[in-house]
Amino acid sequence: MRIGCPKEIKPQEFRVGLTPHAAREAMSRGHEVVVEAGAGLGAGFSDADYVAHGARIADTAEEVFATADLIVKVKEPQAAERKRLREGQVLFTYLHLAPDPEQAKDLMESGATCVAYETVTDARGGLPLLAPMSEVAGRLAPQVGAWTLQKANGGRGVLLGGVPGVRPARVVIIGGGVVGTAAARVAVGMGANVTVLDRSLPRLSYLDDIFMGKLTTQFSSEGAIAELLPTADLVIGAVLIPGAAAPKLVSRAQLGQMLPGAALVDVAIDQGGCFETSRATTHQDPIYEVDGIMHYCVANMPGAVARTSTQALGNATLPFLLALADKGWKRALAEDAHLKNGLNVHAGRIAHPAVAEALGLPLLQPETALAA
Ligand SMILES: NC(=O)C1=CN([C@@H]2O[C@H](COP(=O)(O)OP(=O)(O)OC[C@H]3O[C@@H](n4cnc5c(N)ncnc54)[C@H](O)[C@@H]3O)[C@@H](O)[C@H]2O)C=CC1
Ligand SMILES: CC(=O)C(=O)O
Ligand SMILES: [Mg+2]
Repeated sequence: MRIGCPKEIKPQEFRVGLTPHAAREAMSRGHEVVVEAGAGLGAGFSDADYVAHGARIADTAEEVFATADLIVKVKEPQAAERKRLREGQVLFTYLHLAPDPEQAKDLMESGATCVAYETVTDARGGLPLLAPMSEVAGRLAPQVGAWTLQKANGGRGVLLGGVPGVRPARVVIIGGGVVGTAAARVAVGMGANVTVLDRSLPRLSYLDDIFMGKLTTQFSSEGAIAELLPTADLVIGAVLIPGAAAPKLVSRAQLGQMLPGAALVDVAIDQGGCFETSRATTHQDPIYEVDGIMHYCVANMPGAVARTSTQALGNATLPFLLALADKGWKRALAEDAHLKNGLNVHAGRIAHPAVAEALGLPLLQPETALAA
């Protein structure tokens, strides 16, 4: 099979879908790999690195899309990329379709088979292809939150860890999954006063165990959030209902009850965001203010640390990529129910229940797609 890896074109996205080592593994199993010129540069991989491991370099994205059977990427395809997809082609990347009807329409029209990283599951109920980037985004969240809180950036001029004699900042993390846990680890490490909210009691129990009194856990409810907001310096949104649009947990009216210059970091923005006033921003222009509250809503946070993120993502995607290439998408999905959960679009229809529900579109049962 021919695997194609184009250069990412989302603004300030420096990750790449395939490392030279991953390309080599695919080639050693008899596959051909075509990488767009310069695709790995932002992550520190030169064209020569890919060539040294046996890959072919294509001058343009057109060539990669036109010749590959399987396209491997990082971010959801942008409008120009969507036009290049075609029937019979397999796309393997993040899609985040629930809040993005326009992308969903284009992918359906393309006729391509689209497998989304973020809905592939594992035997422990986790999301193995989202987890590595959630680890990164979670660790970044207190860091960007601390930056947003600086006075020159519009924040309230509070240092997360405080200093002797001055209390630390209060950080509220809504969602204690992979992002929330990683964010808690860094926020606690920076010396902040941290509260994590979740609706899963086992998750709260786990957090309580591993942090051994260094943070407070609280069951997530409208009332709990309303009580915490007026004293929070930094609120990190880290909830997820897999495949679905994020629930809105802080309304615009509630911003008025917050401390002026407090910061909201909405990591869940790629699923539409969990604050009513969130709108996706970019690394070029990451923050904005609404009613005196600073918002940071970058939808591809891991792109900021492209090398770490590319390696972490590549480690997780490789076995699934090899299965898709070795077996073809139908057999790979038929033999792995967890990879089958990644199927989002096939033959012009949405093939994931939560995505179909979020978009109000009819569902193509994945089993039907595989049987055809
Ligand atoms: N902006 C970015 O660059 C990135 C964004 N993300 C996003 O971050 C979000 C979180 O991802 P993960 O931590 O991996 O998911 P996860 O599934 O590990 O954790 C989500 C947690 O949210 C909890 N939850 C659900 N509803 C809740 C509610 N109403 N209140 C409190 N908690 C609630 C769940 O019980 C779960 O523990 C996702 O939307 C993901 O796509 C992930 C990586 C990068
Ligand atoms: C998870 C995701 O959307 C990202 O890493 O950009
Ligand atoms: Mg994202």
